[in-house]
Amino acid sequence: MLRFDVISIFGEMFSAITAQGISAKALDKGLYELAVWNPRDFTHDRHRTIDDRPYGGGPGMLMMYEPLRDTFKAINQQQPEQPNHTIYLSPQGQPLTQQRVAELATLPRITLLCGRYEGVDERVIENFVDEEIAIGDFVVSGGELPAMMLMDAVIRLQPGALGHQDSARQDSFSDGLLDCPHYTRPEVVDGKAVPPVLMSGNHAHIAKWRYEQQRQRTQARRPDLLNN
Ligand SMILES: Nc1nonc1C(=O)N1CCN(Cc2ccccn2)CC1
Repeated sequence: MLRFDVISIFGEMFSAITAQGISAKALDKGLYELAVWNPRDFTHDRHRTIDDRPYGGGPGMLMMYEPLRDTFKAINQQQPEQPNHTIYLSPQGQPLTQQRVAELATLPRITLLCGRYEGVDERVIENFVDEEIAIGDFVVSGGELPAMMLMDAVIRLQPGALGHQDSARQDSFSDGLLDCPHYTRPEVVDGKAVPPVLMSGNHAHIAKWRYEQQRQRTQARRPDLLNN
């Protein structure tokens, strides 16, 4: 079973994936397990300090090294026989792709470091992080939502996570093309009709039309994807 260890000072946020939807059902089915670790539990001062000002000056605060080091040590004492892969979510990371998600989905264990403030002491990354990943070229308030997006994408690929219907659809994405248009009842609404081919019952024609739509959309909206 896939195990996630998450380091975050806002662990309650992760109910967003454990309480509802495919990721909640997958948890209930035992397709993955999740442990959230708060670095504040690895501090020794009265104020449970985990951040401090940056050397050299500059705005904001950084997450300090020692509470994170001690959190990693506690995590790695769990199931030491299981190889662990530690990912730091940050704008400085490699952009996440479905191909990378598929590779991550084969790992038995993933640790996710969720930064807050202006990031973490660089020595944490040097000593404990295997891979930095960005979910996009924009900045959010912390690593928790990026971590949940990565986890959701990985969980969906666990065998048994998607019903047959969805998993078939999942395959249509794995060909690296954008999705085709989709329609449902009514057949005509506000003067707009469903493309006749979809009403034809001719499955070969429908499959051909859908693939052609995927290629046209990808060419028009994301030609960069066609070079892969
Ligand atoms: N884009 C993203 N893809 O993954 N994470 C993000 C993202 O925006 N964030 C917000 C800032 N956090 C803290 C931080 C600040 C500066 C340098 C490093 N870390 C990390 C997570």
